[in-house]
Amino acid sequence: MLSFSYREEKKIFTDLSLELERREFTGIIGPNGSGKSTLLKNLSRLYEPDGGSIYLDGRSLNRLSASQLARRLAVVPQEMRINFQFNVYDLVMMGRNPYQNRWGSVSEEDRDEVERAMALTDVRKFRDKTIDELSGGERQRVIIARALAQVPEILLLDEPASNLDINYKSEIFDLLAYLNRESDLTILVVSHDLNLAAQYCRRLVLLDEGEIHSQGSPDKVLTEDNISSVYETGVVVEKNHITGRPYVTVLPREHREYQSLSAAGDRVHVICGGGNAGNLLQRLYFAGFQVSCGVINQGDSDWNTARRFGFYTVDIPPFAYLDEEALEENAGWVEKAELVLVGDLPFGHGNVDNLLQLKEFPDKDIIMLNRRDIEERDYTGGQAAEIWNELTARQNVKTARQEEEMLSIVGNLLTGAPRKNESREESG
Ligand SMILES: Nc1ncnc2c1ncn2[C@@H]1O[C@H](COP(=O)(O)OP(=O)(O)OP(=O)(O)O)[C@@H](O)[C@H]1O
Repeated sequence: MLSFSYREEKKIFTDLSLELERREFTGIIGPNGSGKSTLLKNLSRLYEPDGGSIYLDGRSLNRLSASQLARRLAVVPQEMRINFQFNVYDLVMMGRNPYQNRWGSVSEEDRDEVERAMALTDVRKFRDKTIDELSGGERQRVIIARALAQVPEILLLDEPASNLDINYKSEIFDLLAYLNRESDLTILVVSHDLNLAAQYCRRLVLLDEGEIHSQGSPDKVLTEDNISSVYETGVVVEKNHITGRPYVTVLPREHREYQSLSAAGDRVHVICGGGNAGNLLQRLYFAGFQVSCGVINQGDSDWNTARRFGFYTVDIPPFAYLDEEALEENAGWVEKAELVLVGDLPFGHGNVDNLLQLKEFPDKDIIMLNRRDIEERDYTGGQAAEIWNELTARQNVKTARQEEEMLSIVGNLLTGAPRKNESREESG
């Protein structure tokens, strides 16, 4: 049960308890100021806890000498003060201090381990350069090399990839995964990059204001509820199709500007499918519209997005063709909506009736997205294009080349001229 506070200030942790298994690859995540670095500094004995103890293989950390600890545990800190006169080789060699006698005589083994650490982190080409001649990312790799030269059992890293470009980011994490697997290195890494952590760590610990909010496999920890409540922002979590791990997308706040369009929660019906409408649905969600979607196949990615936002979907089984029952239900939603938005989805014989049905609503305002011309996405042998062109010839049907334009037309229609219902009420 670890407790820690900075001087007289409020406690950062109170009774925090964390157990790490040997050979685990654990990520510590959490918002700024949640205590990730402070925890790492306690674990590496840089700071003394106010209460509680840290044990390594059942032995209190305090009972190890500095060099005993350094042979077992190495740290890659977030920021490091480095004497800029040292060259890369000398700096990595410092990782061998715990193995050297007080005169610092260098053994064959020291040299081998330094070469190995430099090779693993791809810094051999900088060996004679001084550290101030390197970029931030190159310097970071040298610091990791120094930690590896310690040949530790446990490696603690605080944001090791923050300065690295995407290539070296994944290379460093690949290296950590390799060392974890092949050299039985136990790894604890603080990361702000939730997706990187999800991809590489087998276990995550989510900190919130100095407490463990949740811990376990990335699937268990990276849920929309957990992240939204701790980071106080809207996110969508999907499965990364390549890695099978959770993938977090932060929903941009800028979309909330559309809230002004629709204070009353106007009803909008969206004809979509095929995965092109995700961004549009998200924007409508943030704008506060009451959205229905149809007719759409279950399992379609637009269907998934719509359901995630809690929109009503008129749906049919995967790959099924539209049927009378679904069309009838859809007609009810079109009827109720102030506006119908048609995405730029491909039309085939299975879904063209969505378009055909709109002809039954000559008074309905419709906005049709046309990023790709209808002819390019008409798989009905011309029927869809014919209906599309018939619809767009109507005065109350507008087309938009981009979603921005579509939303601006929505704004004009809903906030501009008096609504049909209102004028009807006035005239009645
Ligand atoms: N040296 C210090 N003296 C006093 N308070 C500190 C010190 N270092 C950190 N704190 C405070 O302790 C809390 C936890 O900080 P810590 O750096 O551990 O958070 P973190 O989760 O690593 O944050 P970040 O994601 O921003 O790196 C914060 O409120 C911070 O302001």
